Amino acid sequence: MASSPFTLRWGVIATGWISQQFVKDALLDPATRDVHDVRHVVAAVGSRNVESAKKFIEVYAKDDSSIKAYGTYEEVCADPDVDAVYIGTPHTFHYENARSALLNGKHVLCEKATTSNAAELRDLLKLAKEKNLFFMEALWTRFQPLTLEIKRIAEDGSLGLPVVLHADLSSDFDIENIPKTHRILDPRLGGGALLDLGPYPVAWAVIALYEHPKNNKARPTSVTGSIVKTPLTGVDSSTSITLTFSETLQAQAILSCNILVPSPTPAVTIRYQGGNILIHPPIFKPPSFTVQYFDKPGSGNIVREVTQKSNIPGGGWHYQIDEAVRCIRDGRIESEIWSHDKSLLLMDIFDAVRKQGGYELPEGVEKVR
Ligand SMILES: NC(=O)C1=CN([C@@H]2O[C@H](COP(=O)(O)OP(=O)(O)OC[C@H]3O[C@@H](n4cnc5c(N)ncnc54)[C@H](OP(=O)(O)O)[C@@H]3O)[C@@H](O)[C@H]2O)C=CC1
Ligand SMILES: O=C1OC[C@@H](O)[C@H](O)[C@H]1O
Repeated sequence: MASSPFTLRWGVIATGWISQQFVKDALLDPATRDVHDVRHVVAAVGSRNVESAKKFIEVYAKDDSSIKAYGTYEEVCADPDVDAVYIGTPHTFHYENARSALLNGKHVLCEKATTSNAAELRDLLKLAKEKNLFFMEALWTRFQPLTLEIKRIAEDGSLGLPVVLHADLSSDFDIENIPKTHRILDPRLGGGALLDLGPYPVAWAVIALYEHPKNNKARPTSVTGSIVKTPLTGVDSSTSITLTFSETLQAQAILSCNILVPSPTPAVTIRYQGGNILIHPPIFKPPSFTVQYFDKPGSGNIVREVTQKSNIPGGGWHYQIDEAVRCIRDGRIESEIWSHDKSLLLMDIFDAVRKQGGYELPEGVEKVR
């Protein structure tokens, strides 16, 4: 007889959009995705306003009376019935929320961008190691079955080595008509395209280039960035990044994100010696991808095209939640799939691009520098 699933008790910090998606997916029956070894329980929800926490439980957790509603985030972190904390606040609060969770002995799954800067993340990772606690950035795209399939094809040798990757994530946030206090516009909340949308194009560069077996996790040899700032609040409305991998691969990633217009189709193109992989938007949860094979390396003459579509239950965030729980069950402090070095690479890239683009967060926002 199969053993019973390992059950983890989550505490949820914040009741905004992404926390709602997190709870819906965490409470989805794992059997719908053929998962039988782990199970998720929501033990507590914290909001700046206890009424929001109660309403959240009513709407997203069937008003389950066993779930505690708190009017502060600190109470979630201190609750002895919570094993791990999920952080769904705006980027610039992640550091203090994650630190509070770790100091209270809780494992952490933290939304992207993990922190305001790389120094904050290094500080958190040091603390997690000292306390032997699990910490992971919620880079959900990396765990989706379609991504795993793209990675399998990209590394099976049939396309040869990667040469150039283009990736974009953009969306019209109607910035002229939303409040300047909206998290996408407010510099105190780390507003702008880079920290909100940038993690995804950079993640595709990590998946296809940084993780490529020939690259073997060599960091890019150069990172260049350029920023257009909106006069509305000074956050970046449009950003481009070039990453060069010349130590092991001879490859480049050309990445972009903006908060003005939608992404093109395909939104990721990975060009190999022997063909292309085209990934359709949105790149955080691609609905499909197409592989084009050339008759011979470098010819550009497409002789075969294969398209695969995604068909997953729920919202697709549950795959990363399952991974976090498996790691915690197995006593690991990081996931091998989206490991600490990758989150750090992202934050180092964002720091470099913000510096080159002249986008400074307001005084006091970065808690560690
Ligand atoms: N992985 C993914 O697919 C996605 C990830 N994200 C990430 O999640 C985070 C939150 O985004 P999202 O849920 O869309 O944002 P929302 O604005 O919908 O929610 C953020 C929540 O954070 C809390 N909060 C605490 N302090 C503040 C503050 N000063 N201003 C505003 N909210 C505050 C609030 O919860 P309360 O009132 O309960 O305290 C609020 O509801 C971001 O870091 C973003 O990058 C966002 C969307 C998708
Ligand atoms: O993670 C995200 O993915 C979808 C976007 O619309 C959102 O702003 C971002 O935070």
